[in-house]
Amino acid sequence: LIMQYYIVMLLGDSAVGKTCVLVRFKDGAFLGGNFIATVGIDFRVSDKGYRLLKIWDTAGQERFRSVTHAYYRDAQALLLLYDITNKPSFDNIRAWLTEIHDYAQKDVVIMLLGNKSDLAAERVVKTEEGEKLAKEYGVPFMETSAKTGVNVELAFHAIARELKHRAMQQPNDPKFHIHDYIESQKQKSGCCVLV
Ligand SMILES: Nc1nc2c(ncn2[C@@H]2O[C@H](COP(=O)(O)OP(=O)(O)OP(=O)(O)O)[C@@H](O)[C@H]2O)c(=O)[nH]1
Repeated sequence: LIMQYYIVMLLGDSAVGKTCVLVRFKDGAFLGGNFIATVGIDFRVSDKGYRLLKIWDTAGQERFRSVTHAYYRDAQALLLLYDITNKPSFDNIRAWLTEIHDYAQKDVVIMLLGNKSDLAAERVVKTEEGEKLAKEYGVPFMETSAKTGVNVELAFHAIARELKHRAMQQPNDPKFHIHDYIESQKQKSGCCVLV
């Protein structure tokens, strides 16, 4: 039996919540308190599900970009995050997608996540804006909260299913539609949805 790892990378501006999303997925907890920026790249392994996901948490800060670029081509999937309370982090998504185009594998699975959906009062990026941008680039989208856990597990789950289907698909198997899967599973963000 060959143990196959899938490498998933978390990308996006500094402080959008990449480390917190990963900790929520891995440990089911919220990393509150002081913000500690990731330096370079951090590796974690999750044994959830049928295949192992190796998750690489990257630093959002500009000064670490040249370090993280070197790892893009090894990733099978990329979770690209912005913060719904931070407009520049959303505006930078186009630049991130350009970097992905330049450095990642051509068939990499990309998912766009609007994080911090629990902060409704501070929201500056509408859900529809995220949906529109994702549609333009043909990538699946959902809003997440590392604090409440909304859609965090689903994001990794959908990625894992997509990668599994790609690896194991036989010619006559029904195709896996990641967009439809997410639409059918995702929870609307809001005050009272706690997972
Ligand atoms: N309310 C709320 N706060 C969050 C959420 N996710 C992250 N935060 C907070 O946002 C700050 C930044 O989170 P990190 O996960 O460290 O951000 P990062 O994207 O990993 O940052 P870099 O390592 O610099 O790239 C921390 O203070 C977190 O507690 C969320 O879903 N909701």
